[in-house]
Parts: sequence; structure tokens; C-alpha cells
Amino acid sequence: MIRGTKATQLLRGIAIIVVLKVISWYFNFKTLNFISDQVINWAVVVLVIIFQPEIRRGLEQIGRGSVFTPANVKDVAIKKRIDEIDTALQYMATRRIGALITLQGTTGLEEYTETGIQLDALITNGLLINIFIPNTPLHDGAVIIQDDRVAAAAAFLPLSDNPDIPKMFGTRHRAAVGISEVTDALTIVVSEETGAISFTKDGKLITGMTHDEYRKFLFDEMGAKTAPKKSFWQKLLSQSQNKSDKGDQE
Ligand SMILES: Nc1ncnc2c1ncn2[C@@H]1O[C@H](COP(=O)(O)OP(=O)(O)OP(=O)(O)O)[C@@H](O)[C@H]1O
Repeated sequence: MIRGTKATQLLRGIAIIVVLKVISWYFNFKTLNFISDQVINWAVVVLVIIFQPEIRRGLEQIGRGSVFTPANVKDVAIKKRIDEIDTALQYMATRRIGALITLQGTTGLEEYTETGIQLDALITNGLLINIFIPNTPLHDGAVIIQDDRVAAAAAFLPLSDNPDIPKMFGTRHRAAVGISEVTDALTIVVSEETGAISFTKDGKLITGMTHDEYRKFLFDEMGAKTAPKKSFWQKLLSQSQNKSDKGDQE
């Protein structure tokens, strides 16, 4: 999950400090012991400064209630996300507008969003279509989606050197396979040449799915149920509403 993020370097730093602390304690190195104690004492402040953006985002999520959001509310949000992406895919596929969209999984994609133009915008089909309109400043490269936000456009993804990718696929498809080899992201490609919609995941290129098949695939991959179910509380509420409606009629 933390692969590809600054947390990796940080963990390495913490490991070095812990090793220094143990050595200084074991051999009774007073100066080294004093320095490592100071570093450890200030570590909390340093961590808060380094992770300020992540902490802010987490607090915002708690504020919006998304951490404690019931599963079915999350399903509705995921369905909305898929609908927006799907509308854009259908529009671009029928007009043969090439597109490359990477949906972040658990692996951080910061090192790739940094290569593009940062957006941090809500996912809408209009925005996605606009980004990929040919000969506009953002159309070249990949869109990276993190949760419900379009994090960046025109991002550069690593190219796969897998010799098994058929020659008919060019660099757009190779980049889609490439990112799926080094992260757990799901990537969608619309071919400019054919209008075909393909997907990459775990190093595999998946082609030829029907509209219904790929929608189901997206729902499965993004962890939503096809038809959002009512929660216990919603069922209870609608039952009591039904009863009171009947009561009113009588
Ligand atoms: N490493 C990369 N990262 C992100 N986008 C890339 C990368 N390499 C190429 N692209 C995108 O792919 C486009 C070139 O696509 P190309 O025609 O080579 O691929 P293709 O797989 O044959 O796709 P298509 O079927 O759409 O032609 C570039 O203009 C760029 O937008």
C-alpha cells in the first residue's frame, strides 16, 4: 500500500534511527544516545509536518463522514463514479478519441501524478472527455483517478517491455500494461485507431469485453455491488414509512 510513496523512505529513516538507538544503548555511547533521544523526541512533530497533506485529507474525510459511511452509501458513490467514467468511455470510443485512465488501487501513484498536470477535480464525464480531445494541452498521457477525484492528467506511465503484447498495440497500451505491472492500479484504454475499450490489471491486457461485461468488471474491481442494496436502517425506515402511509389511507 505504501509502495511508491514517501512513507517508504520514512520507514527506512525510522529503521536507521532505531538501529542507532539500540547500538548507543548497548555500547553506552552517551553522545549518540543523547542525539538519538532528541531525534525520537522531535519525531512526532516531524511526522506531522511531513504527513500534513495526508492528515488533512484524513480529517476532511472524517468531517465528510466517509470513513464511517455505510457500505451501501459507498456503493452508490462507486456506481456514480463508474457511470461518469462509462459515459465518457462510450462517447470517446464511438468517436475514436484515444484515452488512458488509471484508477489507483492500494498502491500510491504520487510518483506518476507528479509527472502530469495536477487537477484534483471531481470525476465527471464532461471533464474526462474534455481532457482527451485531441490537440488540447492535456490530451497526451494518462489521467490518474484517486478515489472520487481526477488527481492528474497528461501523466507519464512506465512502458511495459513484455514481448507477448501483440504488435498491433502501441505505446498507449504498453503504458497501460506497464503501470499494471508495478502497481495494483486498474487502467482503461480507448484506442484512437479502433475505438476499442481495453483494461489492464496485474500485468494483463484484457480486450474484447462487451459493454455489460466491462461494467460488471468495473463494479467487481471497484468493490461495489451491481445494484446498491438498502442498509438495515434504510429498510427499517422504508417499512415504517409504508406502515404510516397505509395508516394514513385507512
Ligand atoms: N508512457 C506513456 N504514458 C502515458 N501516455 C502515453 C505513454 N506513451 C504513449 N502514451 C499516449 O499514447 C499515445 C500514443 O499512442 P499510440 O498510437 O502509440 O498507442 P496505441 O497503443 O497504438 O493506441 P491507439 O490504438 O490509441 O493508437 C501518445 O500520444 C500518448 O498520449
